[in-house]
Amino acid sequence: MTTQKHSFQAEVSQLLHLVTHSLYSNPEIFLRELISNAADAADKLRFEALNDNALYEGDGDLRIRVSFDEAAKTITIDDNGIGMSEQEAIDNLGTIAKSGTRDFVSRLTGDQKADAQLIGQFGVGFYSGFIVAETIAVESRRAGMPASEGVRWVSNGTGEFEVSTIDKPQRGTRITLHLRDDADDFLNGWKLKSIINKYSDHISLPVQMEQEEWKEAEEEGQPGGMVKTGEWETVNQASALWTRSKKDITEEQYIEFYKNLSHDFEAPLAWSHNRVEGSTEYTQLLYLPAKAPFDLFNRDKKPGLKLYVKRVFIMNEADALLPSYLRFVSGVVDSADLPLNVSREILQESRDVRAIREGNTRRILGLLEDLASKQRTDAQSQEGKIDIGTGDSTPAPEPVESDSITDVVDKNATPAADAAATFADEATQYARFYAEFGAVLKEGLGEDFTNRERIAKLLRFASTRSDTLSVSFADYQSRMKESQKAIYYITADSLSAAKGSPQLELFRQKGIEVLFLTDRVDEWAISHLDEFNGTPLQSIAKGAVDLGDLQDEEERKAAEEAAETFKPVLERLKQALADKAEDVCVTTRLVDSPACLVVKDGQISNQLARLLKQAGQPVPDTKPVLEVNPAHPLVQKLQASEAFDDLAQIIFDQAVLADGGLPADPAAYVKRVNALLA
Ligand SMILES: Nc1ncnc2c1ncn2[C@@H]1O[C@H](COP(=O)(O)OP(=O)(O)OP(=O)(O)O)[C@@H](O)[C@H]1O
Repeated sequence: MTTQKHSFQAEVSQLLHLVTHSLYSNPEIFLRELISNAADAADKLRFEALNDNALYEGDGDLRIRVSFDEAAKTITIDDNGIGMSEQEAIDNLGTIAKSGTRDFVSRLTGDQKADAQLIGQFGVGFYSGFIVAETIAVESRRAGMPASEGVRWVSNGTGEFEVSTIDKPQRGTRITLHLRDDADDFLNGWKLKSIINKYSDHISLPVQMEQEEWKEAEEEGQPGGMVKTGEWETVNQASALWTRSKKDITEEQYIEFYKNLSHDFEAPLAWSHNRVEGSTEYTQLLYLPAKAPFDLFNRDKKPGLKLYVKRVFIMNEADALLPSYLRFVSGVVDSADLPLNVSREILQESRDVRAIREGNTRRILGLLEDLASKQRTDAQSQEGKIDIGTGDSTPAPEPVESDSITDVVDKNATPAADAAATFADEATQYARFYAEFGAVLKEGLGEDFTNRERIAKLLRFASTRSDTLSVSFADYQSRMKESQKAIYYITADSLSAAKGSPQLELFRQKGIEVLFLTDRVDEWAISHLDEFNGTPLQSIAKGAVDLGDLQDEEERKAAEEAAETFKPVLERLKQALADKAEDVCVTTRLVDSPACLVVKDGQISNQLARLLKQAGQPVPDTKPVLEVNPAHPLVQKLQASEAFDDLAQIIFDQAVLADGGLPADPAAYVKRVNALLA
């Protein structure tokens, strides 16, 4: 028998180091991860066997067997699923295939605590075996391959693994963990059984252990002990969790199922479990995670939805079942109508899939509305009130078509701690969700025309009234001045940049609230929303500000007069700045600053132009409008100044700086300012 040595991919070594050094806090999860892999392997076999029944090799009773050997100090997990060929074992167990995961691992800091937290975001799968094992041996044979083409893979988790060819008559994978000395306590039937019950109860496959019974000692005076009978018994419920009735499922079981599904170490924030009947029949069990995965902003990231058809696993990451802006959702959809041989291509076109996708979307939006309605607003927490919604507590619309939803359970995963803690938790759940996933949800404004209003109601912003992401459009509307005609907002790179925008001055003076849109996606997203509940949305850095009746007649007149007397200066400014500014005009929005930049209605903001430029995207070649404040001393100085042109350039460049940009020629700007200061 020849044995080949292979090195782990560098990132795997890094991950393994972390697993063996940092993941001690909850060592028993290794069993969940390995059983979950075995169940996936069974799912894959069932799927492939749909087209080739011979793959069952006469043994269609799929099961997972967990055994232990006290003398040899081993635990074995044996499945008769799809198995692995030699090359698959080398690839799957020696490298990290997903490039997103690879990037993630290469970002690990070496700080064990921080890394262990991070690692919870994607789970370590197979490698979690090394939490308890000093050596792992994997023996596998792929379904359909001859017995002589089995593979044995062995590693002690440091740098290298060995691979050899073996005879393996039985299809599937057998993983033997040679336990470290400090993991001896897992060599106990009762303990293993209770871990399986805790973590793997709902796996649709039977998980079996060898029966044990009490035997008195043969010699008198000696203690008796548990002995194995040679019979296998199923120790889990072995029925897919989502097919059970909600009343038979505990909160812990829902949470454990989620952890199995997503490999997340944290409990989900909330979930929704429904059987949908009507023209399209399916069961949906959808979870909202508590933490964003590391690759959330990768637009190619697929939602963690598994598709089953009549309980047969069909595919992971079924992206046709959810719109991209809900890609953070994970869970299971089990359809009663789709054909078993459904492919990704067919999925894109199926009417049933469209109905499921719409049903999933409605359900998630409903769940979010529910969380949002429990969210304490700033005002409420100050007043000590808790139970009022934030204006978005309109009940979720009933599902359209002839679908009726029965057996519904929507659940917020609140720890079963004391009532006060649970209550506080509920009141902050939506804020927690929004901090993690708000930026993704916003993409829905541009993607999902049908649900645009529901999504808009779920958005939260900071504003001139609140530094936290807590102001909904409805909150804003409820505080609008009587004659105010628009919802005002400003886009900026950050909260501090937004707060410092000169364009806010007039609004501050008049006590008009302005929303701060500081996510990269905001400007694009908001461009798909012209109005909210009949009130138009207006950027205060675009077009003319027309505060309508909020500006009194006198102010308007004074501005017009100032513009008139200021005309000659404006003309000179226009000339001096001809290559930089589209136009120069007298402002209606500044109070304390000399000047600011605005763009014309319909043009992209300077901030978005900068973002696009940074991303190497083409940017429309437009120039901003410079608005000047004739009441400002610096601007008044212009008229008589001998250095008119320099001063004009400085005023323009300062407006660029206040807008979050950089002067086109920073050195020239510094020179001019220094000349003035000298
Ligand atoms: N019992 C098994 N039978 C067949 N293949 C397996 C088994 N266990 C692991 N594998 C293969 O090894 C791969 C790596 O497993 P691992 O648990 O590390 O990651 P994963 O399951 O792909 O990802 P994640 O755990 O993040 O979902 C699996 O994708 C699968 O192809």
